[in-house]
Amino acid sequence: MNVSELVLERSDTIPDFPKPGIVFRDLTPVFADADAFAAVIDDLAARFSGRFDAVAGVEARGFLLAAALAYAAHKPLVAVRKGGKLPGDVLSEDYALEYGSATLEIKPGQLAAGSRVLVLDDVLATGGSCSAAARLIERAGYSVAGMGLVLELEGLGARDKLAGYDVYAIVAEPA
Ligand SMILES: O=P(O)(O)OC[C@H]1O[C@H](OP(=O)(O)OP(=O)(O)O)[C@H](O)[C@@H]1O
Ligand SMILES: Nc1ncnc2[nH]cnc12
Repeated sequence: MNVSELVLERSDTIPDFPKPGIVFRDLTPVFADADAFAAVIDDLAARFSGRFDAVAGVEARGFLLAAALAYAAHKPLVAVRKGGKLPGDVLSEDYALEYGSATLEIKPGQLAAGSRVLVLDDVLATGGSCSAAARLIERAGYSVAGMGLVLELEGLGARDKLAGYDVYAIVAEPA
């Protein structure tokens, strides 16, 4: 099986989670399969090879991808955390997602100015999380090298919100 087939084969679909009307795509079984997880990390690393100086993981599921890819590529890792979790000076961005709203935060000054940062997350839905992460990276004085996702839910407006960025999803399917 290729990486897209592995993702489709292993992922789960849960209707009405976390709220009625939301069809939740659960990728934790992909992470729980060593071959599928390795294929995902290798695919993202190859797609963006030579184009990034650091990776940023979006809390919480993006952390899993970012940590593995940072290690594999031997690049620094920046945590894009949910609001209120980071101590000291932080940059903060509010955003909306498919089932609510939230805040993401980043600690500035952790990377060299102008670093090319690859944003990683598991699912792209409305694009609110990736767009807020990109705003934080740019406000911190870095550039966005691209955005790497495992699964894109099409038709929720993410591509419009992220116009101008190099957005790559291993699998895309209708929301
Ligand atoms: O494109 P969007 O509409 O922003 O949706 C995608 C985001 O939603 C999910 O995270 P969630 O905020 O549910 O947090 P979690 O990873 O902590 O469960 C997912 O992991 C992405 O981060
Ligand atoms: N439908 C969905 N499934 C999984 N993660 C999501 N994040 C936002 N919408 C989602």
